[in-house]
Amino acid sequence: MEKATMDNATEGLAKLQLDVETGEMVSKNELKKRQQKRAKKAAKAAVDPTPKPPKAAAGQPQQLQQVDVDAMFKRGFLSDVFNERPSSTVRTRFPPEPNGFLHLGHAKAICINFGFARFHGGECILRFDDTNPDAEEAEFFHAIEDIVRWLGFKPVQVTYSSDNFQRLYDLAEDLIHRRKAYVCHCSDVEIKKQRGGENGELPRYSCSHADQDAETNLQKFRDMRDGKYEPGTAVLRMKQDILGSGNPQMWDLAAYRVPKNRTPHFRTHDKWIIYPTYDFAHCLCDSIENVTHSLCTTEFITARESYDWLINALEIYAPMQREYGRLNVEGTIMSKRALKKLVESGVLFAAAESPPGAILSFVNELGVTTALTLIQITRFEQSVRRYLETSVPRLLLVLDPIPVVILDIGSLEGEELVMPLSKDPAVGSYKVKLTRTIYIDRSDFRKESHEDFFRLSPGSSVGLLQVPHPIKAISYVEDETTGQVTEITASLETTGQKPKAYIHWVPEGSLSVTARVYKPLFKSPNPNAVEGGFLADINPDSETIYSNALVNSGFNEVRRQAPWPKRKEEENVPTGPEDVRFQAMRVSYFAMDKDSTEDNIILNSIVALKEDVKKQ
Ligand SMILES: Nc1ncnc2c1ncn2[C@@H]1O[C@H](COP(=O)(O)OP(=O)(O)OP(=O)(O)O)[C@@H](O)[C@H]1O
Ligand SMILES: NC(=O)CC[C@H](N)C(=O)O
Repeated sequence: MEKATMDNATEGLAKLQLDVETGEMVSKNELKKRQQKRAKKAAKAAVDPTPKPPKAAAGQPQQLQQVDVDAMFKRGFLSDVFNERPSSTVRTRFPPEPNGFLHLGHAKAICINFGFARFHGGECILRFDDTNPDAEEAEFFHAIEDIVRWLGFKPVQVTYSSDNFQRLYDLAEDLIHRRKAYVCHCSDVEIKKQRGGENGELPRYSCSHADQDAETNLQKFRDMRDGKYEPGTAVLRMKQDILGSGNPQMWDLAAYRVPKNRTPHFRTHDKWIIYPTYDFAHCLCDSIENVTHSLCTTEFITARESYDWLINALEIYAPMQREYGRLNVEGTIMSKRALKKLVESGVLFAAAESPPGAILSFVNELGVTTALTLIQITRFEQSVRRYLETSVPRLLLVLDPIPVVILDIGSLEGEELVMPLSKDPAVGSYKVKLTRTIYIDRSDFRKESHEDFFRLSPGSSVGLLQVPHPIKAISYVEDETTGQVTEITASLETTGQKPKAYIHWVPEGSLSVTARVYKPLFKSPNPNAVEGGFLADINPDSETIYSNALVNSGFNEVRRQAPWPKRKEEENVPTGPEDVRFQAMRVSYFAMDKDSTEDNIILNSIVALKEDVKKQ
């Protein structure tokens, strides 16, 4: 019967395609017919018809474009950066401040820094830029390091700017000896005036402390270190070129300060009262750690001059800083601190479930230049969807099940059906037994039939994926108070035409799971611009929990064979429950939640099967 299963009455699952407008699985011919009909209708209705690209329909089998994850290092900006300073010992660093959770922008920075080193046979350091005890916390170290490893990169070393605090202090004294730094006691207002006022409209002038002799500066700097100055009363400034340079980064920047709050540093505790600034510490840490290419975003272009100035002034090893364009994704949050707030307020429950390989391909797809990349979150989702489409197996999962009793199932009861895991036969298959009671999704049944509804309703029939005959609804039972359908009875349609549409189903005895389906977290494309801040823009319906969802027994096979996707570039990635990923046909892509237990499997949706058409 296994072969006979695919008789004339139904189409094999592998041949069916998703109609994105109705969510039904239909034959290729049927889909074509529907699309032509819709195109005609649209052409008629449209005053200004915008032609759609003919292949726009998602759900069409798409070949996974094998993205060359090294493409961004082979040509363009990053290749130019290497050629400007070719090296057989490339050393880069990814230098996050440990003040929140990483986002897609950091994923780009990680891919660039770690990828650049890997591509050139070099190494990359993960450096926690922990020079501001007021803003930083130890809890983020692990979260940040995990993300780097999850993306498949191994830091050659994990360092902390604070490891170098003594070295940096000594270099500051050295700078004073070289008469290139002075201790200044001016107020912020005064310093601003020296720099030409609020808008730089006034003539700039030198600070009165700039001419202090080295001994005085040294004594004062040591007094700063020893706590003899109150916060805000003394700052070590670099003696750059406040009069001659047009670059504000050269206007005698601060090198060391006495922070207002005496927050103990989480690593050096109360050892230091003074802390180095970014402008002082970053380039020196790069130099101390023998970084060859210091890659950062374009906001730091003007800082390149002060970076080089300080290295030169101290006559130490000089790394090369170059700047690439930031990635901004609209419709999401791109700030570590804001993500921290979201997690604290309990709004952000699930970590991103997208596979790391999809993120790497996405960064590569966008490419790296010096220009800002501004995209919509939907573009990222599309990229993830494309990646998952051909790389994870397919199963049948019913979110909101209603039982359907097939009255005349007869000898088909207990029939073993072969369910392919993928369109690609090489991926394999699993078996399920057809039962007299099966479950379909509530949304696939209507109490009244309608000419545009091709799923189940009294008197009309529908195909069940991979079942030899369609079923026709005979009657249904509803709850008297709620009107909700509680059971449907149906019969097999053993003669007659192939059904117009196919729906998913699961047999009796399927695994009960909790499925969490996510929609966009924010209502607007720019949550930060909303009155009241991004927290006011949260979509209250962004999570729907189906606690009685049913998934068929193929899930066990998918779990056994995890990780999905199986990809080369993810070889270094540790595997966990979230590597159990699959496409629930007609529903969504899912990954298993790490909090799942044997008694309570939790599934989180990764991305919908298609873009939300209503959003356009
Ligand atoms: N949106 C982005 N696109 C590309 N690179 C980014 C982006 N955001 C941060 N980076 C880079 O990641 C590295 C570490 O970032 P750092 O922790 O200092 O981030 P940040 O700019 O303070 O981020 P946030 O504002 O989210 O806290 C830096 O080199 C930074 O340039
Ligand atoms: N040069 C850089 O990459 C900057 C990193 C640094 N942590 C920052 O504050 O943004």
